[in-house]
Amino acid sequence: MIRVTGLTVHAGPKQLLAGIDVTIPTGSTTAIVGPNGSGKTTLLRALNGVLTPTGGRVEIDGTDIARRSRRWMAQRVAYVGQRLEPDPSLTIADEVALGALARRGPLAGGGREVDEAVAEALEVVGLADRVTARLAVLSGGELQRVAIARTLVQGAGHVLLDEPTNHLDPRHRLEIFELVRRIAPTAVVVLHDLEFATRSCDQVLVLDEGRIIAGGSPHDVLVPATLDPVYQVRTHVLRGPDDVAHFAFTLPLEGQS
Ligand SMILES: Nc1ncnc2c1ncn2[C@@H]1O[C@H](COP(=O)(O)OP(=O)(O)OP(=O)(O)O)[C@@H](O)[C@H]1O
Repeated sequence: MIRVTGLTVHAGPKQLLAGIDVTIPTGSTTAIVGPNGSGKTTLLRALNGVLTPTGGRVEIDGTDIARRSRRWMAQRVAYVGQRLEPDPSLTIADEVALGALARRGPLAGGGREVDEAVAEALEVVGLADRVTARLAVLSGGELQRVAIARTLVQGAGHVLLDEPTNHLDPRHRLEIFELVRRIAPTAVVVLHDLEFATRSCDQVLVLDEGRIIAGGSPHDVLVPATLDPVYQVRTHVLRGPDDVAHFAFTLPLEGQS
């Protein structure tokens, strides 16, 4: 479980997050949505302990992360950022094995156990036949799947993903969410794609100007009354053949806000 209390983050005089309170229950998938610049990545990075808050705290399974080492964090939390910039000279297998390094430390060594975990993770993400390919030649979607495989090998109970479907085609987008639900007991996912938030998440948090202005089930939160003022659009919710909500947006007519 992740518990965030009064979390406030500044960059110099600028306030990026303003007193965030939220609980992310074990076993749930939580989407963070909101306009560009609203603080989604900042919140995710604070959950990962790479930002030092100016107020409040983040607890993982009841422990304040401010008191814990990077290794302690890596054993519990895996992070896949928005910009994937892996070393292009590494192979897929090298990169995925870094998940074990994060968890166990450089002195623990590799060995058969790590090789097996890497092979298994690449099987899960559909890259088993590309083990020796260099990262330099991979497409954006393939890199995304490599990053997910690395989190599998890291074996952390909490996975934080920043826009994981960015580079993916429709089939892989659908699959990645199945995968996230399968691999991570607890996941927090920054998304612009509201349909995916509805399809795959238990809880949605709407962030605006560093504050959570709505939180709850996708059905309750992803409605025009919440979304229109936040995104400054008119939201149209359509039901698809699978009964999943699909969203269409139009600019407000003149005189409407
Ligand atoms: N280190 C920093 N110094 C100054 N401003 C920062 C810093 N980091 C983030 N910001 C600003 O904080 C705001 C929130 O940034 P953040 O990346 O969290 O937004 P976001 O909601 O993830 O946006 P997007 O949807 O565009 O990815 C932005 O205005 C950004 O420019």
